[in-house]
Amino acid sequence: RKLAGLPLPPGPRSLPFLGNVSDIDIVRPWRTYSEWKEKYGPIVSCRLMGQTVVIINSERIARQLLDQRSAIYSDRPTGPVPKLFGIDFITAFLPYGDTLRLHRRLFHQALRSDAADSYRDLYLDKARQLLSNLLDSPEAFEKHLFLYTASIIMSVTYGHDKVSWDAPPIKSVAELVELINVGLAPERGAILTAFPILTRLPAWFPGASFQRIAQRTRKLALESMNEPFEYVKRNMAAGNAPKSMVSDLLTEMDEGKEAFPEQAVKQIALTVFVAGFDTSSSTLSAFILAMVLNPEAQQLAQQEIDSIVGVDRLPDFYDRPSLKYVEAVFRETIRWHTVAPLGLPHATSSDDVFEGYFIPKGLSADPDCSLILPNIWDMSREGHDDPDVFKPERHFASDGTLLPDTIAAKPMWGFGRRGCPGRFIAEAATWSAVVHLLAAFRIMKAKDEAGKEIEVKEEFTSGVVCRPVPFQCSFVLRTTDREKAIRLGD
Ligand code: HEM
Repeated sequence: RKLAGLPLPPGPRSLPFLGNVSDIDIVRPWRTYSEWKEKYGPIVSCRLMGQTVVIINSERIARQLLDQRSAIYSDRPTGPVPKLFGIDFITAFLPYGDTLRLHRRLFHQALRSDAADSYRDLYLDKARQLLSNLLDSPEAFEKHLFLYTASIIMSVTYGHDKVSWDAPPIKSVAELVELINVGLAPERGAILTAFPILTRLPAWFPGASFQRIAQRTRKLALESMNEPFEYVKRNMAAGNAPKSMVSDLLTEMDEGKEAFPEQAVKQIALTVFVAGFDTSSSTLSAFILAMVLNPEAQQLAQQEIDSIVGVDRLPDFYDRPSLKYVEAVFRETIRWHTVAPLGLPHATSSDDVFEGYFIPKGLSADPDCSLILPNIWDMSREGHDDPDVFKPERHFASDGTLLPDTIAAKPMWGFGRRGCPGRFIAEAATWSAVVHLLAAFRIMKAKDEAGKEIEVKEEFTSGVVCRPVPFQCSFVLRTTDREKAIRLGD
């Protein structure tokens, strides 16, 4: 299909049917897409198993298309995987339409900037708890970071304050999130989209391991959606439900202020977990890795905290405007490690033309549909010297003032009408953990039994959401004065 003979954006030559599959680094496709930018320019097209893929390798173009033309760039390609996995009700997988608009309205109500600010005491309390857990068992730091994120999400969503790592709902949801992350990479999804017949193979069929994963995710999704929701309803019936996103929305329904199906509340509640859990904890894990690898930056941030906050209390949100170097470390962490390198794919709801190129309408039933991939990994490197180097100083102007760009406006949150609705909570919760960790501990390489430092590599996993490959490190309390403040409230 062509529009008035206009070409698709330039890109590599493709084989019949298989397309460019063999050209792509399937583990880190964003690197291949970046190389194509050098050859073909910032907007590139290729073919994957019969599907047109348009890759945007520039923030300027992503803003022009996905933000400014969001009325047509806000659909999602609906391959067979979310349905097969029993998670097609999750907001991130919904096609553009009435259900999505309802979900996003409810999210806006519960997670917008001022609503996110109303949970500041919670982020501070959980960050203090994180430090206390690290004092007790520093070697289990990954687990503590997961628990930090999970307990904030559970409190905000369900008012479920005392959560445990090894029991439902956290256990089931954590497993669900892990399986979804592996199963949903667009390059893998393309195979099932191209061969929908594969989704009907029985689980025992050789090569059909995704069917076994799907059986598991369908069970986990139902459990994870229903159990915590019923917990809130039971508490509401008993008159002792703490404030939460679910109880607030159900109360509005009961009072007749809002009319929406109860199912929608269940669905967005589970979405918060699926979308927020891995992403936020991955950011924190990357921060720890960055600190182990960059002790000078860590020390500068700690000196700043000591001079502004002092040593006998823990940091608070009112310190944030004064903690400029900490801010630069925080910004650099999310630039250096792109949590979701390709975000989530968008699709157009009608044909479009951009700078003389044809962008076909993206309906997955249509063999010529297009999938739009924003290469956020490349965007976070754009305009930076030595983009692989962790350098907080790059966020200061030459006169020493912090650059005015805010974290909420960065490409890491995606674009337009599909941009991340959890960005305000995610930013506040991760900042709170980062500043507390810096205040309390020197984060260093761990030592082996012979007292030799264990080397740490800068390596990340792959998937829709990426995180550092597990590594060891040590947390040394910087001053015993802070221990009192950390233990207070345990
Ligand atoms: C560091 C943490 C996080 C990062 C980097 C992140 C990033 C993203 C990105 C890149 C997208 C895709 C946007 C697009 O399609 O253009 C997204 C979608 C989404 N995020 Fe986040 N996110 C984070 C945390 C959270 C949290 C904590 C929540 C919930 C409280 C959340 C809820 C969502 C939802 C519901 C969507 C789907 C939106 C839609 O499809 O309309 N995220 N996020």
